[in-house]
Amino acid sequence: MIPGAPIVTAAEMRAAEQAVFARGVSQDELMERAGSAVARETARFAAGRPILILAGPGNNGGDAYVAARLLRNDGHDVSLVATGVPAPGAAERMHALWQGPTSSLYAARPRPMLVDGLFGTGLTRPLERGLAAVFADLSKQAEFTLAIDLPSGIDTDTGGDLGAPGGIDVSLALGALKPGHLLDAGLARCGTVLLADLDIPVDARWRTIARPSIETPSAHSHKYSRGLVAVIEGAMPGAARLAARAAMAGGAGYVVLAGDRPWGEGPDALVRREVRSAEDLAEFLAWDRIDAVVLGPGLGRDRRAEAFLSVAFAAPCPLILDGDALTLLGTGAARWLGTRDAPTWITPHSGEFDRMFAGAGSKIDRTLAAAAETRATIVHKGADTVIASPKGDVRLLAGASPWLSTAGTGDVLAGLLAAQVVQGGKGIVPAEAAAWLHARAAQLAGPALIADDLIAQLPKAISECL
Ligand SMILES: NC(=O)C1=CN([C@@H]2O[C@H](COP(=O)(O)OP(=O)(O)OC[C@H]3O[C@@H](n4cnc5c(N)ncnc54)[C@H](OP(=O)(O)O)[C@@H]3O)[C@@H](O)[C@H]2O)[C@@H](O)CC1
Ligand SMILES: [K+]
Repeated sequence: MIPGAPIVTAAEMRAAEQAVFARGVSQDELMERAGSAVARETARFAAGRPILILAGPGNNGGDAYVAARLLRNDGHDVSLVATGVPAPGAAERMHALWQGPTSSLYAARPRPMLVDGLFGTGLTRPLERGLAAVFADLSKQAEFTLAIDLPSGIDTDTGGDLGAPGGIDVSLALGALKPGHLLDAGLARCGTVLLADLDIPVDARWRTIARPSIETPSAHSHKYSRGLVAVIEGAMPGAARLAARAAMAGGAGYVVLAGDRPWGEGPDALVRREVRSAEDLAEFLAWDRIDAVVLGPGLGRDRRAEAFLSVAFAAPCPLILDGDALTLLGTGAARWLGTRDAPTWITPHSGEFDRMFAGAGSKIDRTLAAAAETRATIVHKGADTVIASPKGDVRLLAGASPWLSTAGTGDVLAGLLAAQVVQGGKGIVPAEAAAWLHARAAQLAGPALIADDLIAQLPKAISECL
């Protein structure tokens, strides 16, 4: 995934394009830029093999005509399939400049290199069935498929499946990434996403996550200045211990595990505090040294868990809620969370999120709406992790290790997030840092990882951010 890259919707991309036109750049000039980028990447991947280019009726097709012309002028063996009547304007003019062999879709013969310029950000509905079948067949028979901007049949704004085939090797995002490159079906269908810089300024509050910058403790730092995390234990103490150990390895100065479970093996640096009841918890959380509380990993869903949740809610310090705490909140999440004065982060996976929030639209839209409603920063986990703040900022993490789909990795994320929060992070910043470190630790741990392995890799991941 390209780090820190802007992500814009189809409408935002069109607006950015209009702003470039207003500065005096012609539509043809912009299309030449796009087509040149496509030609360059196609030549690189074709490596001398014959090329088949599919050109649709809109500007995605316009880019395809430009690329076809440039590649042919450079001596490549190019044939082109034209579908639909080119739209008036640049697409029509680029179509007129194409002098090479052209066939209809249904007469097209497969070639080793396929370029998909059927539809891009202007796709408004599912691909017609016959077209989808031919496209899928040509792609299957090609040795390499490159999609211009997005694969035809991926919804630009949601990543939804509108009939795109599998097996696309590379998508060349034009000007900026779109949500469709990272979300839902788009995540799997786009292949490797490359970004072509077309010199179109975009003002994006949505970005892919980037490596955080972490400060080395100063000579004057001490355990309290580096932040105290309290992790509350519940019915499954292993989960809270994972969160606590992740908070320690994530850089918190002092971590307390509060609960009443028998103490297992170390680590000895983890401080225990006996908390048997909600009253005990209230007394403990009144300690003004506490900089953040983690509640939810392995909490359970019984009366005691509910009482603990109420107490933690009333605590005046930052709160990180995960797992069972989110299930307990359920549809009351917005009502409850909105009443807290101190900052809150919640880290639901999609099952937990769906139990808490209704709403329509893309995963980004839904997460943003939930963040606004709850006034909490939300890390909506999954193969496509969407982080959204109540202020409207979004960070996206796609393509993290699939080996993360194992018990306990979410508990590690919650503890790691708490460690970033107590080191002074606000809003989306600690969430982005935690998500990056978590994904990087998974990469370092390699295949068949277990949650404990992530913790072991955190110091190494952190060392890359200093
Ligand atoms: N923005 C930028 O900065 C730049 C953008 N550039 C390029 O422009 C692309 C966007 O171009 P675009 O807006 O013309 O839309 P595009 O994707 O070609 O499709 C629209 C056409 O398809 C049609 N249509 C839609 N769905 C359909 C369906 N299911 N089945 C059949 N038809 C369907 C629709 O017709 P209608 O909906 O009216 O029937 C219309 O005719 C963008 O992805 C990038 O490649 C670069 O050139 C320069 C920089
Ligand atoms: K395309």
